[in-house]
Amino acid sequence: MTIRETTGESRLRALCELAEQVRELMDATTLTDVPEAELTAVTATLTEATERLRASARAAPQPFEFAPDGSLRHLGNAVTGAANPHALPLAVERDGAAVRADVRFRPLHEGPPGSVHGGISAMILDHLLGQAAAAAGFAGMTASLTVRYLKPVPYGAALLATAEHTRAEGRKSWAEGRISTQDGTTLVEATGLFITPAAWPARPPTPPEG
Ligand SMILES: CCCCCCCCCC(=O)SCCNC(=O)CCNC(=O)[C@H](O)C(C)(C)COP(=O)(O)OP(=O)(O)OC[C@H]1O[C@@H](n2cnc3c(N)ncnc32)[C@H](O)[C@@H]1OP(=O)(O)O
Repeated sequence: MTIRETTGESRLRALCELAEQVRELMDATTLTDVPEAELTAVTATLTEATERLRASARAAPQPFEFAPDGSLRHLGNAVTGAANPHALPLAVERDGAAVRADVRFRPLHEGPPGSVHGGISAMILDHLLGQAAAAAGFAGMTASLTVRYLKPVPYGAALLATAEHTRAEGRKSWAEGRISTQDGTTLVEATGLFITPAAWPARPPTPPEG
């Protein structure tokens, strides 16, 4: 039996393909060296494309939703959302209360010449630490994030980002994480405090430690 895909899923896939093309466009824009007349011509083409997309617009990006396989996804997220051109997008894998993601920054992310902007690294770590807290049952908002920049982060190289939940106290929980090279050299590390807002639904009770 063939199960037909919903129109919604098919459209979302098209939206993610558009977002990926926009990422390619951003990369190309960052690195292009074509003559001025070509820059002007491309700008005109993009202005027209932008107007076509604005012909019908939402008030906010794609929300949290359940995918057809039952998993929770947030396609509009600035770090992980495949429908958000700003996102790398990071594919976060969970292992208990730890999370990991392969990361490859692009020239687009340059801060100091030849390496990644510190705010971009902080954003990735903020998200990953938050997901580690959530994976441990303590989903919350970032209350504080302390980042230590140990070595410049290169773009273009295959890197690894990891994080784990470390402890919890009432609505507060802590996580730590790092961005490292494939051979295990830590480039940036961070610790974060995440607080579950009182208004959020109560989490299920956590088993006692020990
Ligand atoms: C499932 C998917 C997972 C996705 C992961 C996403 C990760 C990415 C996360 C983000 O980027 S979140 C966006 C950035 N963060 C924010 O916008 C947070 C803005 N701030 C707030 O919403 C509130 O200030 C916050 C929820 C953090 C705390 O508000 P509350 O009203 O709950 O705090 P309250 O005043 O009741 O204080 C509770 C406790 O936390 C402490 N606290 C509050 N804010 C703090 C702070 N900023 N730093 C340190 N401690 C803080 C406070 O002292 C107190 O400690 P005690 O219980 O020990 O007395």
